[in-house]
Amino acid sequence: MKTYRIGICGGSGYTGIELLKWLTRHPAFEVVFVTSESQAGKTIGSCEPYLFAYTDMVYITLDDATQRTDIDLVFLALPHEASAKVTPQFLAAGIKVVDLSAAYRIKNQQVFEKAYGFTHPSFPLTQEAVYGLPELSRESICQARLVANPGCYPTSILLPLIPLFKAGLIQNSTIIADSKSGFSGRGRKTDIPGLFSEMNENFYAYSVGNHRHHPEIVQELEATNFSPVSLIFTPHIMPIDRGMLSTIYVPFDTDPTQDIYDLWTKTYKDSPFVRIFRGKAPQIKWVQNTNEIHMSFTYLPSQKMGIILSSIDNLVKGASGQAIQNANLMVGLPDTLGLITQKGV
Ligand SMILES: NC(=O)C1=CN([C@@H]2O[C@H](COP(=O)(O)OP(=O)(O)OC[C@H]3O[C@@H](n4cnc5c(N)ncnc54)[C@H](OP(=O)(O)O)[C@@H]3O)[C@@H](O)[C@H]2O)C=CC1
Ligand SMILES: CC(=O)N[C@@H](CCC(=O)OP(=O)(O)O)C(=O)O
Repeated sequence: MKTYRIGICGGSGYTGIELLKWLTRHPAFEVVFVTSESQAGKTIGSCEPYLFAYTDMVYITLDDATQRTDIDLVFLALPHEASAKVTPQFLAAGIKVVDLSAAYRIKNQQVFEKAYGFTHPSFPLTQEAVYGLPELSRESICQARLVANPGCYPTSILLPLIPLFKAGLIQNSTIIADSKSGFSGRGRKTDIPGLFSEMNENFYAYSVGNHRHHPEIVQELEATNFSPVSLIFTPHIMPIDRGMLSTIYVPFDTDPTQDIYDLWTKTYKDSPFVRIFRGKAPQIKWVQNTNEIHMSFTYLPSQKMGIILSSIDNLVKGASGQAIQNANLMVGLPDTLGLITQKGV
């Protein structure tokens, strides 16, 4: 099998470390450099002793990484602004880019800059970036040189909803997505809300009514049926390391259960990471450390309300696992490579 040379920018953060862990099992990807500004010059072994495959590799700076032309593909596990700055340099060197940040997800510049609070230095590239949900956009990802890896909350909400929008099953109703994330979703930063005594045995909502993933989710839903979508999205944070559960309320006048299960089954018949449950509610423990999304549907006839549940691991299907799926497709490999065994798990 041909080997592809890979760079990782932001390899000292949670999603970068998750990439490193999964890539030790990947038969066709060889990591040739990893960046960290705070650890530059140190070995990965001295900072993360459990990453045995990279013990002697020395972290380099992002500036040095942008001078490298000896790689086929780079993963950017960086803050949004840093990704937006370096992406044009990698692309100009003929290197494919999978960006885990939100820098190229939102197609409207004003909407992006309002949500992210900085002036985008390379916004025109957003128009060519492919929004990377491999189960739904396989063909365009295969052709892409820049993939915007979706956010974790959007992944958990879009994969169950898009097939229903595409089929015209949902029209003109307000959808409520109530989502809960593990603490690693905040990144590996030290601040007061991240202290053990602040987060342990705590549970709270944040960015109520104005979370930056709202425009991302609405954009992708509207792209499926070309009409306005009304969404209320409330994220919460739980005192667990990793995992995410979204509870999505959708009004339906009549019971759509059979149609929804038929649509999901048809849409995802060739997608081994999508697992559909009937009569059982997905749990976070079932998906932790996997690249799977679990989903279920329940209809409440008295209230004329449907409840979709979906669970993912925010660091895997919500970030690094999905990024590896995208990278596989971009270089012409099966998206499951390095993420699934012959027995399907
Ligand atoms: N955590 C999650 O669940 C998810 C995160 N994402 C997105 O993925 C990206 C990475 O997230 P995550 O791994 O959680 O973040 P972390 O904060 O854990 O890691 C950030 C990484 O970027 C590096 N970095 C920080 N600032 C700069 C800078 N100015 N220039 C160069 N490198 C820098 C850090 O290295 P150092 O400090 O050593 O320089 C570190 O390696 C973000 O854009 C995030 O929004 C997407 C989906 C889910
Ligand atoms: C719990 C938590 O803080 N989560 C992060 C989202 C993580 C994610 O998906 O990030 P990107 O859009 O940056 O890729 C947040 O709410 O900002």
